[in-house]
Amino acid sequence: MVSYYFTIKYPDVRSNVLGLSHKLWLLTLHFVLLHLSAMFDVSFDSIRLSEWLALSFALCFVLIFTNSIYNLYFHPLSGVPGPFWGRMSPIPSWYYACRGDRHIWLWKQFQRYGKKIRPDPNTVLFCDSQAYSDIYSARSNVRRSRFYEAFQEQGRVATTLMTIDVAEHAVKRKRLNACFTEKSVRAASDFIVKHVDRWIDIILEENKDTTEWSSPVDFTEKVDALIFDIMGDLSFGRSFDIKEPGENPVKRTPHSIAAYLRFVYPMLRFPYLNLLLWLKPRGIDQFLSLIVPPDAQRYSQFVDDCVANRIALQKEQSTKPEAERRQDIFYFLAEARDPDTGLPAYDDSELWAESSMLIVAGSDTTAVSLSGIFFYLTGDPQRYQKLVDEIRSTFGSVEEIIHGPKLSGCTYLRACVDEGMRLTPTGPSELPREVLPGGLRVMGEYYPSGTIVGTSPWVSCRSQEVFGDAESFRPERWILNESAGVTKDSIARGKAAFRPFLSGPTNCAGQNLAIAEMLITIARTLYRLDVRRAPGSTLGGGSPELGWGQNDKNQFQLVDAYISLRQGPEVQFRKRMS
Ligand code: HEM
Repeated sequence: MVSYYFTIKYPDVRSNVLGLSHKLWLLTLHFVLLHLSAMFDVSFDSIRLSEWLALSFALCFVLIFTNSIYNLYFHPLSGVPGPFWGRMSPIPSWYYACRGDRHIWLWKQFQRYGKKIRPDPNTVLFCDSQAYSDIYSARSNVRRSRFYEAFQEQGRVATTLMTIDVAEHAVKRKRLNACFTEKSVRAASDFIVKHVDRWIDIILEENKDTTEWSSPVDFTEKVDALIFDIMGDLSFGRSFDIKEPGENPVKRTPHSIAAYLRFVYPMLRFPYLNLLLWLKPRGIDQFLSLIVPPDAQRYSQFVDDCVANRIALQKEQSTKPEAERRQDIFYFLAEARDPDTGLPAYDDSELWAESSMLIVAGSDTTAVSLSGIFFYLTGDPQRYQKLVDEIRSTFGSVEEIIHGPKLSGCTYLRACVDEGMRLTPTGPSELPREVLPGGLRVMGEYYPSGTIVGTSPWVSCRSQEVFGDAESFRPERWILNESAGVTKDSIARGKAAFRPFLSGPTNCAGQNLAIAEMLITIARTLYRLDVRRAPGSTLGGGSPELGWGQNDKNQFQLVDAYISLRQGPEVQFRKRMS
């Protein structure tokens, strides 16, 4: 009964069969079984262990069977098309989440069933721009699903990203927005420039400053090191120094976070998530902390130390004039004031939580996007050259490449960023939203409270209907050119299907910073270095062994772990030749 109780997540969705609520229905079943045992005069005391086991097995079978029949034929979402096993049970969707290719599985289902699918009994996903705004806009009657609560560490404050209550999230978000103003992005861009320059210096030093091509390197490893160092410096006031030559104890941080995401993702999509969340304060968190990969534990200790030091520094420099203080994101968090009371917006535990969350929210996402952009650029020498020409002709020296109108005015650069991000979503599966009491209309159809809804960026961004040659890397599709068929309408249609930072109240708080970071990194790198794909390398691309949807070597492949994980491309650098 306990497990049954926790599978009853959403009474409205699992509403009724023949007028009885689902709960009542199963209670009735239970009662009937008891009644039958009485009819046949079976005394429970006289049943042996093996018979108990057989009875339990039979009961489980009856429960699973009736539940499956219910999901297929009597569930309020039973009219929504989707894969047979997925409509019947949440296990297939979970299985693909464990494998890391759930986005590919979803894509396949959309090819088969059209614009909406039911990949598991309580979920409906869409591939349609109208559905997107019905679900994610400010007026949508939804909240983040409990998926986000599973991230929450016991005893820690809930961060903005993990807060599911709509009103509570709005309060937190208002405070967080104060840390991502134009002023703070400008201040952060100084840190970004410093790290990017050092990163390029190291690449040149490793290549002995020659104009020969370097040995091939995995761009993902390189760019992870850069972005984590930037985010460590911005969030905790201390660079991880991953990009620096030599060993250091936190060098494996990006791997630790990737390992942690792979470890935790199957739990976020666990079919009996409510049971898992119920168990969290009842010992499961302690148990999980024992089996968390050791790298992830070391990282957590490092974060604790950094935040403690950064809080101390913040207090120490509070008497200094503003211009002399260290103006990183942490500074803006610590200085933020509650708009209503005027008091500090965050206490120490909230500062800890928000700044650690920013590492995950800001590092992997930006690094994945850069890996994708460089994968497609190095796979297309003509477009690569067009971008290099734009950068080298716009700026007279590398020092000119800073956050500002000249950099954001590089239209081809911006188009390459957008196009690379379209083909490389930072989270390929849906960001799940739960319909609240009162229901939600999506594409004109009503969905009851408790339904999980969403759109998958991997699927929407590969829509043939919207993009035509959806799998081609063609930055030109984002630059108005009526004679080439790129109209205001076609751009608007593309933008409506491609929302890398999400839209609505839970959209990315750091998107301006992320764009600044990517533009500076790409422009400074291509100003000072030539980059090419290592001859013959296909690292990061698809291959026939990966199967349906993943066999094209020209498509950058992602592992779905909430945030995308990836490898490649394998590239070579040299000092710029022209
Ligand atoms: C290319 C880079 C990035 C992309 C594509 C991206 C995308 C996203 C997306 C899709 C979400 C919604 C997540 C969800 O609801 O599950 C999100 C949330 C968020 N992102 Fe980003 N992000 C990027 C970089 C950054 C950076 C650099 C920062 C800050 C340093 C940041 C901070 C946040 C925060 C704080 C949230 C939570 C917002 C909220 O809950 O209201 N992101 N991001």
